Amino acid sequence: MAYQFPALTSEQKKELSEIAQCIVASGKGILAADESVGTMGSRLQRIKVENTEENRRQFREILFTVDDSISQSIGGVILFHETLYQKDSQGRLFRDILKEKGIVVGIKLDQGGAPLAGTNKETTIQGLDGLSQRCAQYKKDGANFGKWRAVLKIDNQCPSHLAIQENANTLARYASICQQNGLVPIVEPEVIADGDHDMEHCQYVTEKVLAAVYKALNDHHVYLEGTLLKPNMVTAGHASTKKYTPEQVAMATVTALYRTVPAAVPGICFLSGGMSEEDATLNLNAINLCPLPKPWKLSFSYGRALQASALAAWSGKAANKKATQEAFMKRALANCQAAKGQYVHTGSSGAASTQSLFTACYTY
Ligand SMILES: O=P(O)(O)OC[C@@]1(O)O[C@H](CO)[C@@H](O)[C@@H]1O
Repeated sequence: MAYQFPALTSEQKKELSEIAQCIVASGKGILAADESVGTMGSRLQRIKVENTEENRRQFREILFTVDDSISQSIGGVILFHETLYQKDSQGRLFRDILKEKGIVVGIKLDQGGAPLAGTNKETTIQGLDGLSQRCAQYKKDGANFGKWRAVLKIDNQCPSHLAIQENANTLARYASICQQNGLVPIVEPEVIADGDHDMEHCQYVTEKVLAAVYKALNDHHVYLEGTLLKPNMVTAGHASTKKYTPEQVAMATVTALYRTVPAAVPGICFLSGGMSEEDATLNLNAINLCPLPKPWKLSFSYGRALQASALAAWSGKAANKKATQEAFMKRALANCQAAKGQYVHTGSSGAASTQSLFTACYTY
């Protein structure tokens, strides 16, 4: 046994657990603004805006320069490499603007999928080579947490034992490297919503995946108090004909988490996975009201479900800045309330907020 060789000092542990707790302090969640250049391209294409570095910068400037009260709802923002080094029109680095608001800066660390030969088109995620050096540099450049998204799918023979084990081990290795460099790892094993499976099937798979992830994190001596989990909610597949209420989704989701995620994990921040903005908020609210034990903060780390209305309001025009910021603030506040189980749907959501944001085989 390796207990004589502690992975982290008590000072390192303290720093990591303080960062994690700060991100998910009461009602706070994460804005996932870490879309890669390609993913941002498909978002911009929908609003007929060209995918240039300047257009990506302009949209993010509008989000990050929103009123300071945003820090009541957003505890962390995940950035893509390019964005970490971008500035607003006055020449201030985005990361400094976020820090001044009391928001923790995070960085996407995974580098895309690679096929697992001999499986039904399953993948593992690349990016471990040189990861320690990248983490050390990002820490110097102001990042305090990282993100790594692994993708598991429900299909014929999927997820396979190999895909579950390989992705769990890779996530654990990434988490260990992050912690060695002072970054809180967001561990994201996403069971994607592609398919016509029912919610029970998704729950079964989600439990298997999470159990493997926590076994691997333990094997790699990862300090759980200094991590955050970013899972899918347990829902039916996008093509399923069965419909479930937010309360049913909440019960299945919290049951899966309660069976597999240790209480030492400070926060679970769900991804939105193509749900509409409103569904993502209603489900999160129901999760926080679910009458099961919930030893962790249950919050959000939404990409699409925090930005879809804002993107539609912006449409690439500087004149729409105010409307864009209002749309973003509205979703952030709604999710802040949902993270406390206090969201009340008023029926006044705009059209964009109830539109499905699903994309088949979502890759980055
Ligand atoms: O599912 P959502 O909430 O839109 O995005 C979740 C997410 O993990 O997936 C994207 C790709 O890595 C990121 O932009 C984001 O962090």
